[in-house]
Amino acid sequence: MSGTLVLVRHGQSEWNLKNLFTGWRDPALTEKGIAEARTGAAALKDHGLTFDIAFTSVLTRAQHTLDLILEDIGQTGLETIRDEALNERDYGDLSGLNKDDAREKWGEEQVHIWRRSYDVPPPGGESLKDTGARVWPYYMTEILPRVLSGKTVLVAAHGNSLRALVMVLDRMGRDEITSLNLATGVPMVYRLNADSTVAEKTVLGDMSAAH
Ligand SMILES: O=C(O)[C@@H](CO)OP(=O)(O)O
Repeated sequence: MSGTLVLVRHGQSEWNLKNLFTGWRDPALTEKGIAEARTGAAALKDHGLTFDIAFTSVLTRAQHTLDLILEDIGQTGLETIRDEALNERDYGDLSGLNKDDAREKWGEEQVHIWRRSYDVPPPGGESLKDTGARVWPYYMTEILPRVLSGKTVLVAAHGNSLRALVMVLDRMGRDEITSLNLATGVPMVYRLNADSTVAEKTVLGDMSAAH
């Protein structure tokens, strides 16, 4: 057995609440989002998890989620690496548009394809595959080596940058990944084998409410 990797999606943001495509835009967490981060922290505490290093994106909602978690588990000041490789997928021209307005304009199916397909990018933005093209190398070079050295590593990031990682860790195919939605503030704990495969996955909360 090797180390432990914990992935957590940021809590609800102002734009999640307003139902807007967000991508690389930088809204703050809502009160609910703050509460979700704290619930995630409590679950980590219950499981006795403490961390050696944390990673997050350059976006406020993920950094704030990480700060809240570290505060609640008593690890404020933990070494943290911020990198835009972990940012949300770039939603391109859809950024800032209302998701229901987009469904009315382009149809339910097209919007679902842009949001959840593997390789169809939204206009001017990144597909999940494009997002993976920056997340996977970053994981391989910066995150995985630390886990394999026996460390416990926390990653606070975004719905789609984490879907790209979960796709690889859970060995999901391009069809399966279209139905994967990650809930906000719910930690996923991966214990990795020395060969980097997953020995055990535990979800600390309810993923079923995710959409
Ligand atoms: O708007 C976004 O950036 C993301 C995450 O909130 O939305 P979606 O669920 O459509 O991938």
